[in-house]
Amino acid sequence: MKITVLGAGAWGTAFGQVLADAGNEVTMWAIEPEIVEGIRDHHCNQVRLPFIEHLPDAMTATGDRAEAVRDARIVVVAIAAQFARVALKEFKGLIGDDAIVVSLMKGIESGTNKRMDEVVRETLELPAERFAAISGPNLSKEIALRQPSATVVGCANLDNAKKVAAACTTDYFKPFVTTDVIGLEMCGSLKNVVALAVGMARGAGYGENTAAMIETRGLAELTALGKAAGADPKTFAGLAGVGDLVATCGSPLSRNYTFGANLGKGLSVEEATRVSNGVAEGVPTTDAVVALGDHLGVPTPLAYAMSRVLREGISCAAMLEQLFSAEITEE
Ligand SMILES: NC(=O)C1=CN([C@@H]2O[C@H](COP(=O)(O)OP(=O)(O)OC[C@H]3O[C@@H](n4cnc5c(N)ncnc54)[C@H](OP(=O)(O)O)[C@@H]3O)[C@@H](O)[C@H]2O)C=CC1
Ligand SMILES: O=C(CO)COP(=O)(O)O
Repeated sequence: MKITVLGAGAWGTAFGQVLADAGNEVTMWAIEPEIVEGIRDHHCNQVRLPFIEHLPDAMTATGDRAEAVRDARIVVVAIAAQFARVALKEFKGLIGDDAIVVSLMKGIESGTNKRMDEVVRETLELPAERFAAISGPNLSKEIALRQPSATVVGCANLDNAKKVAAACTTDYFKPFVTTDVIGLEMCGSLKNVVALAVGMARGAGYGENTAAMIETRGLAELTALGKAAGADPKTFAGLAGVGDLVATCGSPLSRNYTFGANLGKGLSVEEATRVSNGVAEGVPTTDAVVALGDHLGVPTPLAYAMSRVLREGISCAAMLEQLFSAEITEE
């Protein structure tokens, strides 16, 4: 089956390799000619996954939008979340009427505070049954090295979720399915904010107790917000919830964790952005989470504290103080 991946970043490229390993013909679409030529002519992506010497022969690339999505049965979107809308507008009318569009993105759009399922469906005028989200503990570099991993594919139509899952099943990559698209979107986006805070605490020199405190309170916050947005609470206890939180908050391979760690070591937001090796989605998503919390009437102390770090440069100690109110409450 022909599958197209829009965006040849670290995860887009690693996921393209998963799809090729699963037996599909994979076309990567990227803007940068250097990346297109690298994948198409030399089977490598020196910019985003330089340590993979030879991407599968079943992977090619193009910079031409119409050629990229022509005859694709599945179109995977792996673009930095804040640019998804502007990038996808150019694909409207080009994608086949029966193609399923899959989002790998983990972020909330600034300004509109919309999840990626909303942004993708709105931009492409896509019915719910033709949209799927993939979210789970999926650090791209580990998957690029074909280390065993699992994920969750969510679609309002379970048969379509299964189709997507079948298309990306390999001996090292195991997808589960769900209809809880909102839950997957909320888990994937909000855990990045938690990873920023944990990274910051680690960078500032704090230990396991502090990390566990942020992760657990962060999970409570993202579960409450997710439930208010219409997600199934069970999703937060699964791979896309606890699973991704553990992976992202515990690994220097995570850009969000690393961004936070650099803040904790004393770098400014500008400096941490400059040295980030790829997009740290939690940064623009933090304020969107605060706004969503306000809109849904759900307190978001962690996102609020991280927002003050990013906007005002408050210290790690001050950020942690903000997590709890002065009164004694039940957990
Ligand atoms: N890396 C990971 O481990 C995982 C990432 N994700 C999520 O997947 C998404 C993509 O991540 P990842 O591939 O790692 O990110 P990268 O930072 O490696 O790449 C970002 C991608 O977005 C593209 N992009 C940025 N701006 C535009 C634009 N205006 N138009 C078109 N394309 C654009 C970039 O293209 P260009 O190179 O041309 O700038 C690049 O392909 C993110 O939402 C992330 O949270 C989810 C799971 C795991
Ligand atoms: O989502 C991820 C792992 O599941 C990757 O996290 P980062 O975007 O922080 O690298």
